[in-house]
Amino acid sequence: MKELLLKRKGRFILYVLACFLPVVDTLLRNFSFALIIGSIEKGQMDYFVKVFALAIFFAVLGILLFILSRFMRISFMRDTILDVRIQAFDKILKHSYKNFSKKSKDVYISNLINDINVFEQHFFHKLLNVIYFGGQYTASLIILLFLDYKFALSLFVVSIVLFFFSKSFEKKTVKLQEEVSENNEKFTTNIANTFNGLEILKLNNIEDKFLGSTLKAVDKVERKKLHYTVFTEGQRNLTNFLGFVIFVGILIYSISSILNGASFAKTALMLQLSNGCVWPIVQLFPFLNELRASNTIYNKITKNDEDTSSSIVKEKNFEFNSEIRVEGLKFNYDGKEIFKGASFNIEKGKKYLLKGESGSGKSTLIKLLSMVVDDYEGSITMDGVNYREIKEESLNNNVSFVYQDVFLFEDTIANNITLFKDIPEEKILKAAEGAGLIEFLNEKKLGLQETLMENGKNLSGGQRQRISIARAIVKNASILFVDEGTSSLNEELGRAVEDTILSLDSTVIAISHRYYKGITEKYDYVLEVKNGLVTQYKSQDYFSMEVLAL
Ligand SMILES: Nc1ncnc2c1ncn2[C@@H]1O[C@H](COP(=O)(O)OP(=O)(O)OP(=O)(O)O)[C@@H](O)[C@H]1O
Repeated sequence: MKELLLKRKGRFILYVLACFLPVVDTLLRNFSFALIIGSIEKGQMDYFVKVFALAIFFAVLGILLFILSRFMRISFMRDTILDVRIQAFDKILKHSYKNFSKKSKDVYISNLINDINVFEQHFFHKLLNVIYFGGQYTASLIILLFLDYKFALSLFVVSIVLFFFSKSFEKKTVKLQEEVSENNEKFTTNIANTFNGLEILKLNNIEDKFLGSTLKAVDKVERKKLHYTVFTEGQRNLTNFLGFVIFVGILIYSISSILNGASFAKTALMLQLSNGCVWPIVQLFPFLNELRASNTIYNKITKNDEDTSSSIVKEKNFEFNSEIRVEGLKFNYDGKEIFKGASFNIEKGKKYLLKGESGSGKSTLIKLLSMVVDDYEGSITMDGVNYREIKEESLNNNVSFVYQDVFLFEDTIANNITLFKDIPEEKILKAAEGAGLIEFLNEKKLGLQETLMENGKNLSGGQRQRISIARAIVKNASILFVDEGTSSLNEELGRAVEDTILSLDSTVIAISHRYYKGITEKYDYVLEVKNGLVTQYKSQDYFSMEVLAL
């Protein structure tokens, strides 16, 4: 938080000064009041008129100071909030894919929308109040020190007691604010799930069931917000009550001072200044707790929380000229064993088909080989280099993926193939040709420059898959991972796409439940995943075995 505020040091100082201007206004009003009481005590009309004129001047000055304060604060607040938005967005984009995929994307959306809005609405309001009340307290206490130092010191001691009293609420305030944030995340995920599955909900007439669970999530968020508000307001009311008790004490002290001969004007000024000490300090502490809660939210949405505890430094570049060797691979999801010592090799340029029952670990194996998960035991080496030492960015530059669901951008076909990289049109066309997209492009008036609709709504399943294959070709991907790349296509399209994949120079590691006679046999090897182990077969052997088994 400090770095954020001090990023624009000069403007932050200006902001703090701006928060002090209302303190000057309050002090001027205190003096006006004391002077008016003094003039009444004096009983001279001339003096009273002068004092009254001065009080009006101070009142007008106060309004001007308020307007000036607002102008001085506004641009700093706007730019700082913008920084928070950029930092929060940047944090998400900088996540490695592995860490990004640990949470639902809706949680990130909630952080970007709900948490930033909460921060935006609360942070500067609290900061302004903390500076204003802190300033008023300090200024009043210093003046009181000159007027009656014993009295000022006693007030100081009382404020320290109040500080520790208020501090006891800090943890709970921070925790409640975190709970509001967590429930906002759950609510956003719930809403997103409902919308994602709206088609199926409607077709099966089960919207009401989901409406019920959404309403429950809304109820929970609202309850948490209420809990937070009741707690912070309760805290404020309790400290206000203590403030009232202290003020009664001050009032008794003031009356006894007047009875002992102190002037009305001085007593009025001291009373006003004590007021300026007690009430601000009473207000300040709850605000301070809420400011800390805002700080926690700021850290949550902007600070990098990736686990960097691994002692292995990733400094090697991806270089794949010969083979990937997997030895004694063990992996589990929260104790559920998926691999228990699998060993096999992947040769450069060969095509591998992963086979195995549903849930046997085929997709997990692709995740391990593409570094999406790396908390495995055993060893994976690429041309002798430990996989864990290879920079993720370097690997990502050399591999490509074809999934059942292809994400397409609302942009030109060219940008969807190059993924926004600067690649000559000639090369893009060659990739499109390799992926069997030429016929599709010829139908488009603008060819490669034709814009796709949101997530390629205007494309068929086969066309979408071909675009993802064109991505792999244009990237010159050394390894192509395919997870059910043809399962959503009809037989004819599936055959064509599979054939295209198998004709690439890349090493292919694919999962497919489909068997295309005359095409599937083109895989060099089958890796069968069974009982936590991987067995490698030459594809002809594997398929002849399957035929025999039938
Ligand atoms: N992120 C995860 N957290 C916990 N368990 C998981 C996770 N991903 C997969 N699993 C479990 O690990 C096992 C292997 O899953 P995986 O997706 O690798 O299987 P698969 O062979 O690809 O299955 P299918 O052919 O049905 O797609 C399954 O039992 C699955 O439930």
